[in-house]
Amino acid sequence: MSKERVYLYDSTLRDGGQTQGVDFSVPDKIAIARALDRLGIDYIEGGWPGANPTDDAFFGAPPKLSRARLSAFGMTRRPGRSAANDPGLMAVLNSKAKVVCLVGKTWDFHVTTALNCTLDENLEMIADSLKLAGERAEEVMFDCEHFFDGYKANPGFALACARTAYESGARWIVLCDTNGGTLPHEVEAIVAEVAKHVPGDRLGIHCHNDTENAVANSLAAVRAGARQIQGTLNGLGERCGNANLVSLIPSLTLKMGFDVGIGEDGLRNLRDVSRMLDERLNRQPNRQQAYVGESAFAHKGGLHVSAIEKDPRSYEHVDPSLIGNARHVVVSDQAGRSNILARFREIGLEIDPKDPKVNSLVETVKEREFEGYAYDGAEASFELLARRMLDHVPQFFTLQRFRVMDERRFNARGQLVTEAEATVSVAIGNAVRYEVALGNGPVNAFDNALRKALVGDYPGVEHLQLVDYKVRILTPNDGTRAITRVMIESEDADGERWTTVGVSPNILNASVDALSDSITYKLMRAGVRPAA
Ligand SMILES: CC(=O)SCCNC(=O)CCNC(=O)[C@H](O)C(C)(C)COP(=O)(O)OP(=O)(O)OC[C@H]1O[C@@H](n2cnc3c(N)ncnc32)[C@H](O)[C@@H]1OP(=O)(O)O
Ligand SMILES: CC(=O)C(=O)O
Repeated sequence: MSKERVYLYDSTLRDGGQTQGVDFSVPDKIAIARALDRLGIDYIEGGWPGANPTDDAFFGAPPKLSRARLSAFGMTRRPGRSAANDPGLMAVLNSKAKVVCLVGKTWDFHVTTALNCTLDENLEMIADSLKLAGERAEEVMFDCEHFFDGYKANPGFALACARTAYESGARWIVLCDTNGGTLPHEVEAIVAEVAKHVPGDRLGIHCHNDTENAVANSLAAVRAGARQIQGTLNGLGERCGNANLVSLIPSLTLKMGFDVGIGEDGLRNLRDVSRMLDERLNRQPNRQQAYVGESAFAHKGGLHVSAIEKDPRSYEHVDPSLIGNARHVVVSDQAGRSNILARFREIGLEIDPKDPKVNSLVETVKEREFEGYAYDGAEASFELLARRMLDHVPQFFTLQRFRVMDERRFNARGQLVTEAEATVSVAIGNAVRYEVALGNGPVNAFDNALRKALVGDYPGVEHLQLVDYKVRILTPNDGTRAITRVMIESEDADGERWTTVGVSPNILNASVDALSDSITYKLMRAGVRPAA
């Protein structure tokens, strides 16, 4: 039996562009639209023609899409003028987009307060605008703004707006929880009522996430009969965001048995598409993002790992590979032998499970975590620790000594200047290198001096970049004597990333340990031979 279809409407480029801190360029929009098209999304809302030069440029030369339909967003005509004489509406209709989505008021309070017109005129604005849009575009839809608040306040008027849109030719009547305050049981009940007046296969849902329920509300609407879902990649959107399509898609397909048109290949692409958006926005991916996050199938508790070793279904709600993700075992003070052994397999370290060194490594990890190390976030440092205890890590260099001078002064123009100078003495094979370097702070100066000392023997260190540097005070009651933990994330020229950790009452010393681990890890992974 064929599966029932739910249509996906992506609003990343429109509502997602209303996210604070997000400012798409035209190339961003084009790249995201192409990725959504490859994923198999039915509709891509490109923006609002006439609202800003970026959206005009995008619609002026839209990307060629092979599967998705490009939609132009806009609003109904303003009160007191005809649709054909409304420049805002005409800019949307002149965009030549084949699909047009118009938003209109459906909450009586908004009509009288924001539009300052009568309820009847609002119904005429909806009818006139949609009819004109129907003459210009192949497909027209209507976003019922504030539908759920409107329905609670005046169900007759909210329904009249939805019916007017339906009778004026809208293919989809999309019920919007614009303020995001409606809960799933309310959405399900209200959509079921609306489906008595507008057929369910003409109803869509557009939810905001102000109570963290946008995904649940969208699923509730589908349960009540709606067959189009509007959402965004990674839940971007105004205020707290929109329904996250990256979470909705697997739930609709894997758990509710719907066909959303993207097939198994699309589903396996989901994680990559989610990452692509983070890359474009220069954002760290959310580790805990449902289905696609790095931690979504990461197992930390010893009991969990012991059971997933026997059967992954014991602690996984779906097979991670279905959405392009992977199982991952982390090591920490919550770990038992199973975590350590599973991690060894992941990093390709062979060891007899009965080897007493396994137990001593578990103990060492627990002791070091008690001192402040955090190996669940610093897997490169864990690998070095494990290999040092069980196997072998080449001694690429030995940091014999370093000194850092940190200066803060006012220059001749009276401007505040901070500068640091580091000297390092490093043994490499039989040679000792002594280098001096400047930096804008002590860690930067040390990093520059160490790399200067190493680069002759190990040219690869030049391409190593620090992409994140986090300091955490572990004993805050000790004031400036507190123990600090430094976590450093590094990246090489191929884009591979790894994290290392250092702990010390001296913040510079903690940074030096994390940095040294980072360089050693990179050289070891690259199979570099230690200089003689
Ligand atoms: C629920 C949503 O998220 S809808 C999408 C919201 N997105 C955006 O607003 C982003 C793009 N918007 C814009 O660039 C601008 O707001 C524009 C170009 C659309 C309009 O700009 P301006 O003409 O300067 O108007 P401004 O934004 O100040 O106010 C909106 C006007 O539209 C009216 N309006 C609001 N909704 C509707 C509607 N559905 N139909 C007709 N008029 C409407 C408001 O009453 C207000 O009219 P007023 O100026 O007479 O008070
Ligand atoms: C249309 C829209 O973005 C909303 O009502 O939330």
